[in-house]
Amino acid sequence: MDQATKLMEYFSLPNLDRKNILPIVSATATASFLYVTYRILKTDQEKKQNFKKIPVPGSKYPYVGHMMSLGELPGRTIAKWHEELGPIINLKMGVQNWILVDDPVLAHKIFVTKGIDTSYRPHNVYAHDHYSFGGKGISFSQPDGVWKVSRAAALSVLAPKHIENYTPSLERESRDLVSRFIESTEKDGSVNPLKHLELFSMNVIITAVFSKRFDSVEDPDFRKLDTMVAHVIKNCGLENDLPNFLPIVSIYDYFFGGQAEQRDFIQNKRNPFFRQLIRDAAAADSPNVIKSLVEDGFKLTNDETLAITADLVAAGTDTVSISLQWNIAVMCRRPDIQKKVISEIDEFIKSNGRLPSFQERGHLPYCISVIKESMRFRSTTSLGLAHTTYEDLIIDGYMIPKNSNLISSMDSMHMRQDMYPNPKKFEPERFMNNLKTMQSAANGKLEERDHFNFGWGRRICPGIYLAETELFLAFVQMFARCYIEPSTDGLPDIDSAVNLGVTTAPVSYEVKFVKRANSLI
Ligand code: HEM
Repeated sequence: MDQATKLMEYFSLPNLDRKNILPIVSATATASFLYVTYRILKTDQEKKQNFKKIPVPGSKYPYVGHMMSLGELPGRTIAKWHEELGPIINLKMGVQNWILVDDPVLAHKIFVTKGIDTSYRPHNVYAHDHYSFGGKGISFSQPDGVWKVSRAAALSVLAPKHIENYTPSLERESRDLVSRFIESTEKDGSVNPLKHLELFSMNVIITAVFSKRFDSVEDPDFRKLDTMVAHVIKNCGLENDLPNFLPIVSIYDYFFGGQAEQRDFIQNKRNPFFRQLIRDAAAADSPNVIKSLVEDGFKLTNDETLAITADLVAAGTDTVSISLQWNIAVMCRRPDIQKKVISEIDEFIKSNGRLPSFQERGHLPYCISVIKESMRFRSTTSLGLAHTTYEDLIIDGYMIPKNSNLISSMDSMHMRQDMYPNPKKFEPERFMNNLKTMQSAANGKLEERDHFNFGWGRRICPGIYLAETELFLAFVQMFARCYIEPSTDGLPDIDSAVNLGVTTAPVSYEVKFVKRANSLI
């Protein structure tokens, strides 16, 4: 949604006489104006020193800065600004200062080399005040004691040895996903993969976390949880945090606007639902994260446990399903690539009489390259998750002021000609020399990174191994059993996109999953 429209939504005060609020608003506006003026003067002083200038794109307005210039797809607008202005740019978002980087070498220096100083999360009103009980859990806590324990807990339960316990469930979910695709195509002529993919990735994560799964996209509890995930993804989107950009918004927003709705949603819908899931999981017979947390000796309060599990569900559902949505859309347009993928999968089945496990992925280099290329070609998140720093930093001759939001411009980074020759072409072959798991590439040397979708440094995604196992198993299952063909509406549109907040999805589309007559399984 356009920033101007969002702003107007925040300003709607249905039951309040606007005359009463005017003096408060005016006082806040004056204070905010003085604060912004102070920030501008301070930045000017900094410029006088001999640091390299960080370019500021031209299209900014008083007080709101670039907020109105980001457009529907901020990642793409920012990519254009990088093209014009270089690898590092500076945006003013109301009172916030954003530093965006699209050069992996510079990003590595900021997020990894200076990781101790740059692993903080900027304050997001929804994420901090409502969603995470004031900064508990993993994704939005600060890198102190709480985060260390929560992250250690997540790394422990998402470690390969734990994920391998969930392999039967992962295989079952992939099989079910493709069966639903085929059945829906046979019944209705074509299918929109979106909800089926969300059910797939949600079932994987909630089986692991709570020993629970949903049978169908019609299940009311699936719909509830799906809405909860969409709520987080939307409200944690960087550019949706209006009260933090414009302090003027926050006063009455707290009582009447977006925050009142957010608080109510978290307290009265999300929390009771998750508390019940946690109670059921503790009593379940099968292994799950809730039980592992206790068995592995993590001493967490109820709120901490809830915050961690909410993070795992939110971070692990939409990201995986959107990566697969892009993958399917692209593959539908490339029957030539489908043929090569199918031939590689069939070769494996002929020799082994079954589909490969994730551990046997080395036998399918082309499939791995297609999955990686799909994530490069269309980034799952356009701007990752922002970091911040509490210190002024000098990196590569640039002076990065403290409290800036530090953001890696994923869309732009993945389209760099110097890293990915012919970046606008979908060319899986570019990854044939880098078949490492995404997890080891992401955690290894900069030169060996394949793509940057999982973020950086101490905050790098702890779910990479699970994510790539899911992507691999769903991918081989699809092409072992189907061809993907366009629906009567034509080919999926892969040039447009929809900004969902944190993630960027393709525009809704339908395709056909046509059962392969010569399938070997
Ligand atoms: C294709 C799938 C996925 C993508 C593209 C993705 C991407 C990301 C990104 C960009 C970050 C922020 C990193 C940073 O701050 O630099 C992140 C953090 C995180 N991810 Fe993932 N993720 C995926 C799947 C998963 C899965 C399956 C899980 C677990 C179930 C997960 C759990 C988390 C958590 C808990 C964090 C917060 C880490 C922290 O703040 O310390 N993610 N992810």
